[in-house]
Amino acid sequence: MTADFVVVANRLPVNKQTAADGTVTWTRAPGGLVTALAPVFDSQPGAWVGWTGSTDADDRPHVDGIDIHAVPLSAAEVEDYYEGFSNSTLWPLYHDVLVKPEYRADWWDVYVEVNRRFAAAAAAAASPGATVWVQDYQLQLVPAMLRQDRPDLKIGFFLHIPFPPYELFSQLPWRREILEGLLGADLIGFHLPGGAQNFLTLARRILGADASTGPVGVRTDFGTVALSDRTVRVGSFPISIDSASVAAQSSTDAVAQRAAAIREELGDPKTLLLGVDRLDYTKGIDVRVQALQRLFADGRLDPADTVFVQLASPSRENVESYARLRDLVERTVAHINGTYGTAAAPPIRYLLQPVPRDELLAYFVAADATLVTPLRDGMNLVTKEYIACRDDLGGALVLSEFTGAAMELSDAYLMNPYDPVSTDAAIVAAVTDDDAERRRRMTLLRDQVMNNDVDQWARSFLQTLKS
Ligand SMILES: O=P(O)(O)OC[C@H]1O[C@H](O[C@H]2O[C@H](CO)[C@@H](O)[C@H](O)[C@H]2O)[C@H](O)[C@@H](O)[C@@H]1O
Ligand SMILES: Cc1cn([C@@H]2O[C@H](COP(=O)(O)OP(=O)(O)O)[C@@H](O)[C@H]2O)c(=O)[nH]c1=O
Repeated sequence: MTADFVVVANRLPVNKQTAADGTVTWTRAPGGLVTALAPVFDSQPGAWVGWTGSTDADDRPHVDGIDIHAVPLSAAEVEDYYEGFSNSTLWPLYHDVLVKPEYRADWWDVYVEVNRRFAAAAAAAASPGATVWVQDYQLQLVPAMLRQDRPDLKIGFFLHIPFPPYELFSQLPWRREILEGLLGADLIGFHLPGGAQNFLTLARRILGADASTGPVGVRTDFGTVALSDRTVRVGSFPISIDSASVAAQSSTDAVAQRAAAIREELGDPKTLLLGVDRLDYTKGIDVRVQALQRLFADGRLDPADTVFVQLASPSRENVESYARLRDLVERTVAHINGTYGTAAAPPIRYLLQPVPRDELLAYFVAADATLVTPLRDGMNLVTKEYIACRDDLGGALVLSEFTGAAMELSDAYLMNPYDPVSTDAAIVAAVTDDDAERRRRMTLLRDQVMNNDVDQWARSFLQTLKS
């Protein structure tokens, strides 16, 4: 069976978990890409081409309402394409070189090979004239490969992570190939105008392409790259969440009761701080725990009546830079608890496990402030989920200027994660400002999140692609 609408993403919206007794369960896949794309299928039927997250070729996951096309990956391909080129070359390069990217030709060869397999699977899943929406940095060669095979398709590409400037991107030995791969699309989308602008500059400087030079707007004023036979449009489409549904799910009695129970289990602290992230070095988990250490040390926060809960979902555990971060975070947490806690009441509670949706919403409702302190982040949907959960106008958001979300959420307590003074001041203000100020900010943040949801993101991208 083929479909008129096909999403192609590295991940399917499921994750395989095998218990010690061999029982297999499929849970929701980690990360914001799946959070954002799953609701897109509520308004239109279609197919999703992607990897199951396991190396078992026989896996056939089922998801209600979506025609799933699983792309198998061997263990060696996961190592070279996913952990290697995608997450040890592109991920650090696109996130400001926070760790040194590794450039290895053997990884690149497998990246090309796996992109070819995704392109073939997408071509097989798409009806004549279908719209195919390719997602993210793992699949940047798919648009050109797919166009070669299926020139009848409308092809869109969206990048979920930052797109770097010339000075960083040009390190990549395969920079021409990546840009040419992306230019196979009819429309290339980024979260922020800055990413779109970087792409246009790179197309001009590296490929010598005829790329527009005017400013790109949010969902408007698209840039263009004129090729010999067609024109590619380039735009900014900030992603969001299913705001109304998150708000509704978080305002049930069950969530309210669980939120109250969480506070009680934590010893009813005066201030409950929260962090929710994949355990990734881009997220600045180390930045916030080091800030708490300083604030406990200088007495600006009292460890006796403050609890910080960090929910950390394990991520890319075979990549060394992730293991190093885990080590650093765990050592710092242990040091702070050892120094400022008591046996009965450590000020930091750290969970290294994925947290189910309902439990997560209860934490958002319970928290007095959520700390979102990335060194660089494409968008950060946790931010928007926290805001959507606070229809009581309680809570406060500490937000790094280096997230995509900061562009739209300037009423948060903004901070520069590279500046300890700014970081500490934002946390202190978020917990000590009076209720009126905190409510004023939360009202403005909610206006933004409730009026700009994921449906608007998908609709604006797909309408632009079709127009
Ligand atoms: O698939 P994984 O390797 O487990 O990683 C999870 C996802 O992480 C990244 O998410 C990004 O997309 C979010 C939604 O646009 C955005 O808010 C966030 O800032 C990004 O980091 C990655 O881009 C996805 O491909 C992964 O599935
Ligand atoms: C830790 C954790 C997270 N989630 C959900 O995952 C996504 C995360 O999206 P975001 O854009 O903030 O960042 P990345 O895509 O990971 O880079 C968000 O929807 C969280 O609610 C979760 O369900 N369970 C968890 O433990």
